Amino acid sequence: MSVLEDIVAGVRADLAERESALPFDELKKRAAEAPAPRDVMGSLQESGIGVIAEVKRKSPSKGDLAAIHDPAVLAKDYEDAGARVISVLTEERRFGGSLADLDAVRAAVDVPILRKDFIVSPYQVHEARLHGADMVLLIVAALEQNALAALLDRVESLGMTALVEVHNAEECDRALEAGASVIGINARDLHTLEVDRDVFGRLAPGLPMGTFKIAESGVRGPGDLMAYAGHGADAVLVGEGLVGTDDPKAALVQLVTAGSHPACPRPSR
Ligand SMILES: O=C(O)c1ccccc1NCC(=O)[C@H](O)[C@H](O)COP(=O)(O)O
Repeated sequence: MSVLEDIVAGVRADLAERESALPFDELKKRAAEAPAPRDVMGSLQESGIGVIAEVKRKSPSKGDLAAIHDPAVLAKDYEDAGARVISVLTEERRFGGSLADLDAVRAAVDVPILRKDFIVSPYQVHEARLHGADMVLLIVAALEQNALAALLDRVESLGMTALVEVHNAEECDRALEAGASVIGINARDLHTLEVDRDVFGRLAPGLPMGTFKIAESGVRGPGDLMAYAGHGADAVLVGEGLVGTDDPKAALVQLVTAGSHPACPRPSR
């Protein structure tokens, strides 16, 4: 079983438990009463290269990364440092996240929030909405084509923004065919878990003009952000490069400063 299959199997098992505790129809009703989603693209397109800052406790590739006792405090630091979106990992078994983290972050900040998880069911999309998410990650490698297209439609029908994640050219084609306009190119190979920052430079030029391109994984400092920007990234998503430092807020200020510096290559949309 690959790492992705293993993660998804755990996600499905946990999902079944939540579905029996709160039936889908009731979940949908509750989610429909949640405050309206925030304007993700407005926030991401403000100026320069936006930074999506991630609340990430641990990962399959690195094990424990940070003891985040209060995700609200970290999220507030991220917001104050200039994060355009805050990514909250809600997968429990391998990443140590939870929907409670999403609630805590939602209550603490005004910037849009991404639910970062392994989404395989419409249930999780409504759940994301109920817990205050404005953006939802859809990983092409984890989904059949019909499911990908249907989930993307569902995310958008709820007023949220879909971040569609790809790792290779075939997945780029599938993302576009499903109707994605915001594509995250993830430098982390889902089989080996190795990070290859050059993947972004290989895939981004093949995406149509007007696609909003997010470089995911591998940003460890301003140099990596500038390099991704040089290859056409509109924004970067950063986890370890923040939570793995002694001072995530200061590390984020450095990235935000680099992303808005006149010497930083500008998005070409
Ligand atoms: O981080 C992992 O080890 C991982 C393993 C398997 C699937 C996904 C994984 N990470 C999720 C992410 O996409 C990253 O958290 C995100 O891109 C930030 O990456 P980084 O800045 O390198 O922590």
